[in-house]
Amino acid sequence: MIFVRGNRENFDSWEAEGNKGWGYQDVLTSYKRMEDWQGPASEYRGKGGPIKVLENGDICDAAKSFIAAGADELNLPVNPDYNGESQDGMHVIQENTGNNLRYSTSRGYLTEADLPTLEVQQRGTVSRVVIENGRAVGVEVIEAKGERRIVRARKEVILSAGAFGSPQILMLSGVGPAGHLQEKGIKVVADLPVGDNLHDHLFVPMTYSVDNSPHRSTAAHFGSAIVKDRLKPGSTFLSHSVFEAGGFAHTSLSTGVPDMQFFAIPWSYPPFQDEQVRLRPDTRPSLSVFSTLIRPKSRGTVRLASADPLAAPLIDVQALAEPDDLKVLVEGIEMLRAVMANSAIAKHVKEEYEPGPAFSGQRLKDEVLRRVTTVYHPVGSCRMGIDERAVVDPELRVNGIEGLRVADASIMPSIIGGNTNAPSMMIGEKAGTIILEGLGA
Ligand SMILES: Cc1cc2nc3c(=O)[nH]c(=O)nc-3n(C[C@H](O)[C@H](O)[C@H](O)COP(=O)(O)OP(=O)(O)OC[C@H]3O[C@@H](n4cnc5c(N)ncnc54)[C@H](O)[C@@H]3O)c2cc1C
Repeated sequence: MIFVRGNRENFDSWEAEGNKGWGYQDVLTSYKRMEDWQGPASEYRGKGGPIKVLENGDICDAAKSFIAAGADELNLPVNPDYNGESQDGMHVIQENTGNNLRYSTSRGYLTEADLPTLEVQQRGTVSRVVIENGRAVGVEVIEAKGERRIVRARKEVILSAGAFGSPQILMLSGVGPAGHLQEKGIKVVADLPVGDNLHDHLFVPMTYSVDNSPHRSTAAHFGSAIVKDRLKPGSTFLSHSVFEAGGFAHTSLSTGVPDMQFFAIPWSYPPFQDEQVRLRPDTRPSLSVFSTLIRPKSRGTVRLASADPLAAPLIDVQALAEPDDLKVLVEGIEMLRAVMANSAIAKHVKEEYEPGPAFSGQRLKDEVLRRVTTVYHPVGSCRMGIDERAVVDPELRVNGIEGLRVADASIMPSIIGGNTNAPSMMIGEKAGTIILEGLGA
């Protein structure tokens, strides 16, 4: 997976809103503790932590020429470590990978850790938090065959069900917007803005036919890579993220920190991936590049469809509701077109085939509305803070309920500029510190 910590300003703005302990210098401690950085030593990077992180050392020529063209065309530095001192510039992707394996939290913190007192129970669905006299005392679990049971907590309950799951469980437990809960027939335990402030990154894929990408989306290409990787593990693209290069840049709407993230993959990306009908993979050697909105202004909601815990929640991110969000994405596309016309890459480019040069001006804006898609980075639906918009306080405790915390992407007051997996891991790492300090451990 792509490993991005976020811009230092993101965390300083969280702290400025009253979230003491979440400024850049504070979260840097957690980031350093959680990683085992395989690159050159730096005061910004950690060594010996559970999550191995490296720069992809095997990127193809198309990705290299994209980096060179972006730097030249947009007057950006080539940044050797966007998770270090500064985020700005073009770069090779870093990923949480090591020993040819993805270092998920499951691998780093569980499989490879010695945790004799931990018991992981799988396949159940948490239907609610059991709250007695204003205190969380456990959770109700629905087992795979439908039977319900209560798991009781000795000290506290910590929800980490993500930006959709955590607000859903809280609302099913009577913790949420009072009017909405009453509408669904749920007794209100605490009237909180649970499910508000949902937001996500959005991007628009653009695909170019190029002559310096080694890949073809064919069964033969994947098949031979699988065989080669079996014979010599780690020797093919299968050991890395499909994203090879990227950049952090500023559109004319930026307020001092990058508001535009670029990605590049040496494959043809499906242009309408949210459609029910799957397109056939394009087998031309391609480079797909992405204009990505990383500081969206639009805010949506997570709400319950019903009081049935097995029913999916209603998710509405209000994508592009704020007009500036569309402007940023369109400007990003125009920047990428200029990059792909730069002499560092132009000689390799045959044509822009998605969305295609016919889309410009108003036609491009209309087309972006059809093509824009999630980056799968939902956050913010159990907002951390100290005002009436907050669901949890800066120690991640749910307001008004004893013994209950949330620790996942849902607590972000505002989304960080960059992919959200590393920040979500950091939130878990930091939650551990906060809880242990509270126990005097
Ligand atoms: C396809 C895809 C690709 C991505 N690629 C990247 C990437 O390359 N880099 C990056 O930085 N980020 C990436 N992300 C985003 C990243 O995965 C998320 O930001 C991160 O996982 C959020 O962590 P979380 O702990 O908040 O939630 P999650 O990782 O979603 O964890 C929540 C867990 O809770 C479980 N759960 C929910 N409800 C219940 C319930 N009622 N009972 C029991 N369990 C429940 C869920 O099954 C899930 O296992 C990607 C996301 C997707 C979907």
